Amino acid sequence: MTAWLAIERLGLTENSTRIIDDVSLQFEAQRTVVLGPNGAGKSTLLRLIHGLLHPSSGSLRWPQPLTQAMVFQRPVMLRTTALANVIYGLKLQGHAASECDKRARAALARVGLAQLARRPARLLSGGEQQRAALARAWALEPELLILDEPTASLDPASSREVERVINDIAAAGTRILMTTHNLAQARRIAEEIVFIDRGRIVEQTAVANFFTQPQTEAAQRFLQEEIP
Ligand SMILES: Nc1ncnc2c1ncn2[C@@H]1O[C@H](COP(=O)(O)OP(=O)(O)OP(=O)(O)O)[C@@H](O)[C@H]1O
Repeated sequence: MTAWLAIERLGLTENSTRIIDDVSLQFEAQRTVVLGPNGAGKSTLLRLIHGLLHPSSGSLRWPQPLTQAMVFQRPVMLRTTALANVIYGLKLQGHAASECDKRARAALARVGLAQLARRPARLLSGGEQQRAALARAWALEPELLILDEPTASLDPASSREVERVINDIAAAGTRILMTTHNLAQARRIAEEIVFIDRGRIVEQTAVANFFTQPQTEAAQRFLQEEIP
């Protein structure tokens, strides 16, 4: 497999704190989940990859530039309908109005929100808003979807619905890079786990091996603490 992203000696320092510390990584898997304790630097790493933050040192090398979308823990919905929220992103991409409408409706249908397309987005439940955010991202047909704790504020049933949508997006061919504190979810979604602690990459392992035979003491400790 060839890497779709190679990170070399990436660093980010803010107020003289080293948040990302000399990170080198090759991303080859289609579905990667970044795990690690609170404050490890997971969100920061994802933001650097998405280009929302600029590194203090090191580089990100994309052998082929990939179109990307990012979904956050709490979606920011515009004060309009769910449909108009999805159309907005498509319009920015320069599609004709009729094409925007068609693609937005199809995306909402794929996440199970066809019936709620005309509902003001901010009146949707948390789980529905997150699915609307996924529809908004999916409609753009990104080659890489980055998700930062997409189910952290949701109840178990809504979490599973969002997870189903993430799996559908992956099955349609989009690369997935996400963080979660839900280890069962990480196990269901990931092909590969990147384990990060204090801004450093500790382990990058195929999912089955990570949960059964973590290579490092830090990962073993993390799993012991997180799994009841
Ligand atoms: N702009 C900033 N200035 C200073 N420190 C920051 C800044 N942004 C993040 N940090 C710190 O960097 C560390 C990593 O933060 P980050 O949000 O990436 O961690 P995380 O692994 O996503 O954590 P969590 O699981 O709690 O969401 C934290 O200690 C955070 O307080």
